[in-house]
Amino acid sequence: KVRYHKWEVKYQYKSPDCYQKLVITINGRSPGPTINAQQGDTVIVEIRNSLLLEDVAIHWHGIRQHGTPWADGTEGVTQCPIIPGDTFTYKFVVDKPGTFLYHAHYGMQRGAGLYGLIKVSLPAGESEPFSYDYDRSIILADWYHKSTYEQMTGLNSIPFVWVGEPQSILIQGRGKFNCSTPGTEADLCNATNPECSPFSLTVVPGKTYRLRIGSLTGLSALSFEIEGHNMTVVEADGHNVEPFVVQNLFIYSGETYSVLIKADQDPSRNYWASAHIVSRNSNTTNGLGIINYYPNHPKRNPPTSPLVGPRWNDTAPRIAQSQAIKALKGYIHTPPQTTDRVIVMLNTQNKIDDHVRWSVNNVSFGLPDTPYLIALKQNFLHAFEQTPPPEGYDAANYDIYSVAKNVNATTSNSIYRLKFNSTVDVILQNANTMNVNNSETHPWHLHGHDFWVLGYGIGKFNISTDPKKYNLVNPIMKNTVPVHPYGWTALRFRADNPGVWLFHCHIEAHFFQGMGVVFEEGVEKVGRLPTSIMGCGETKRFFKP
Ligand SMILES: O=C1O[C@H]([C@@H](O)CO)C(O)=C1O
Repeated sequence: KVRYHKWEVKYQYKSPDCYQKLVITINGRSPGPTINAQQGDTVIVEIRNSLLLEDVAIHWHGIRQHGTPWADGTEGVTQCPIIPGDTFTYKFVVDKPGTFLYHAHYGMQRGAGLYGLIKVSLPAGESEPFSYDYDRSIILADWYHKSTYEQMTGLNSIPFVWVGEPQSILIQGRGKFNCSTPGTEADLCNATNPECSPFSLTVVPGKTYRLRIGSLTGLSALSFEIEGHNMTVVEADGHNVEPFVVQNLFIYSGETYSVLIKADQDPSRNYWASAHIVSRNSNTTNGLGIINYYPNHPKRNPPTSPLVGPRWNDTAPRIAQSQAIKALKGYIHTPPQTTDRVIVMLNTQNKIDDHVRWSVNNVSFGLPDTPYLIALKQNFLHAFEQTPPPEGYDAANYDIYSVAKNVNATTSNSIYRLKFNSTVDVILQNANTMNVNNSETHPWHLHGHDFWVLGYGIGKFNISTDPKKYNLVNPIMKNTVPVHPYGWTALRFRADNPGVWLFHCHIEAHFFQGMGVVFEEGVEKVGRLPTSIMGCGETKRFFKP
């Protein structure tokens, strides 16, 4: 079946957290419409850019784009951006059931509210390996009052202006900023605006709900919980999980989970749902929603005080949850037992000419003017640097627990070229930032593939002993994975999808500051590129009369 959508993307005044700001909407909404499809369907989305002055591109997060690498929606990698007034059509097949996302992939535009969810169901007659009565979904996000343009300008300035902690956490596009915060224009902040009344999920007592949860925060790692209810984790990034029960779910930007919740508590009242920032010392108030037990009023506040959430700097339970996520028996994709190539990626915060940047192996990434996919297919080899990026760092002489002796890095737009169909391991190695005693959490997202998560560890990865501890039996496959503070995360994937694929930190500011790499594989197998992706960089001249 073909699922056709026609979207208009534009700025509108909205008050997602009671404070009026410009929000990028799709057909008037943020989050945008959910794409509902069945495995094997073709999704067609015709997008009109009505942003007046800004380009746009939309990435289909978790969709592998087999055979359609030009539809990945990554500006600078797989396409030229869609300019104001233009219409662009994405067409791709959803080949896997599960919960996926879509969002802007141009500058830091995602943070302006341009995102939504993709729900892919099983073919008719097939059923999930878990049961539930109703299927619901929410997107978690953080929200800033500074425009993405101001944020990007600050990050690019000398002295550096950090984006800071968000003003609110949004549950399904709704948050609550305290309008009496000093400096708040009273006429722009209205605590009773219906746009910022909390998200309410109505449940029928006794029924079981599959709640699909996606995070598209710009910065924050979150702990999500529902007062008085356990959650059974059954899906992660479109893969069935060996079920495990949590009281609070840690979720990083770019991840999706399905949890089962049974409405088995006292039905005479409502309950809080809460999203709390972890991993950063933030004083942003928790995002709050209401679990409404029918037939209570959906907006009636629970009689209890909202949940506080876990301590922000307690990493042990977060690592424990990461390690608990295993593929469900009967749904295990056994990984290749050996690898052809290991790339170690040291994650550091650096300085380049007094700009604060993030890098991999001391190389900070920048996008070229001509998207790689086009440059490679047209043989514009001067369009980006040809010296390959480093395969690792000088581990023997690098102390990951201290600020680097030399914080300077270089910048490059060169890419990793992978042998088609080879097996590639990536070791994400975390380290200290430029601040003493500080290491952050980075959620890494790979386009075009799911990878096996082979293991997590604390400290410096040991190439001779740690691989012996890999889970090669039932590792989960994911498209986004955290690397914890001072820790490492080991991934394996097959370079079997012809195209050019971004792999990057899903924190908006960090990717903007260079925290990413690009992989190419089998680009010679990619068919004729649609001319609609062209028009920028070297391809401008194609369109000259
Ligand atoms: O890139 C970043 O900069 C700040 C801080 O390190 C400097 O103010 C921060 O927390 C980041 O993640």
